[in-house]
Amino acid sequence: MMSVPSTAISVSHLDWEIAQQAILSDVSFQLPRGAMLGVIGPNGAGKSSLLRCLYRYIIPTRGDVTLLEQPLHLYSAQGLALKVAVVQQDTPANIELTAIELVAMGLTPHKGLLSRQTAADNHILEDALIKVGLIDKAHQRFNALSGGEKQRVLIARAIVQQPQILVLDEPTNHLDIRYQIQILELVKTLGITVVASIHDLNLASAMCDQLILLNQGRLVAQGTPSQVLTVKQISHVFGVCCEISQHPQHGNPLITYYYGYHEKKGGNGAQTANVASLQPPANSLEQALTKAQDSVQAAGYHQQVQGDSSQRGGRS
Ligand SMILES: Nc1ncnc2c1ncn2[C@@H]1O[C@H](COP(=O)(O)OP(=O)(O)OP(=O)(O)O)[C@@H](O)[C@H]1O
Repeated sequence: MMSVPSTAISVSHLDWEIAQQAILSDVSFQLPRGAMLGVIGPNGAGKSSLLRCLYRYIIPTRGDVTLLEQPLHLYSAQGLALKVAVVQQDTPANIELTAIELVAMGLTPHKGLLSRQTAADNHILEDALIKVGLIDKAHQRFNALSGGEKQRVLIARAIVQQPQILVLDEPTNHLDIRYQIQILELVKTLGITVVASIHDLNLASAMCDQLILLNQGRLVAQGTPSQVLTVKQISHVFGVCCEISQHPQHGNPLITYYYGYHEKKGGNGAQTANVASLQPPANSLEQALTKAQDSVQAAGYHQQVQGDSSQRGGRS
């Protein structure tokens, strides 16, 4: 009997240089199968570059990437497409397909070139469009969809591909808050390994099992949201002033940002937030938290997630 690999992704001492500039430096991490990893960091930190190394869009200068315990360079193009689905940051332009035709492209790695689309295939396509809330736009031209709708179609295509690893480069970019939550919850329910670059740190905190924090191409922290999202790290890497409390529902870090503070140069030249110059009013956070807890309880918070019979708010 074949054993199922327990490590989905292993990245070891990865460097990527281009035009004599180091974009990624000595990045190493491992991700167990089935976990959801959030890649966070400021603009230009190297998040997309790292993700591109995982699906072989970029060949790193040094270091190794192993997926499902096989070195990445040993995969054939089709072999990789059977294991890894990708939703890139920018939606493709000038696509003359309808939404459902684009989603059908996700079936390609599983079918021969000449094989026909079956009734079972159609069911898979429609199911994926229902899951992303777009069944009513199935026959609309992809180009005529809104940015968020395009993003959801591309996520449906990735779902149809039935990958073991899903790589999402800023999947929530164009989505309103409802779909930000819903799409990440949806990919979580797939039970596969997910790597997503996410700018919203509170969303990353709520949704991800593990986080890696990149800064200037280097991995500066990795671990659970509680281990990575600390005031010190956020202040140091993003140069903002914040306070961390516990989210009233899921218990992971909840970041409250402060405004109007002044940045000052630290001793090592790094920008640090001048926390002392902006103290929140005493008890204000405690009051806000109590209020949030009360309203969560009052609302019952059991809105149905579309395309999934489970209830939101399950981590009580
Ligand atoms: N092909 C390339 N040629 C030259 N420089 C590049 C190339 N790709 C990326 N870079 C540079 O590498 C750095 C990291 O870019 P990357 O897109 O990985 O960052 P990011 O963390 O995803 O940023 P953002 O949050 O803004 O999307 C940037 O300074 C970018 O200009």
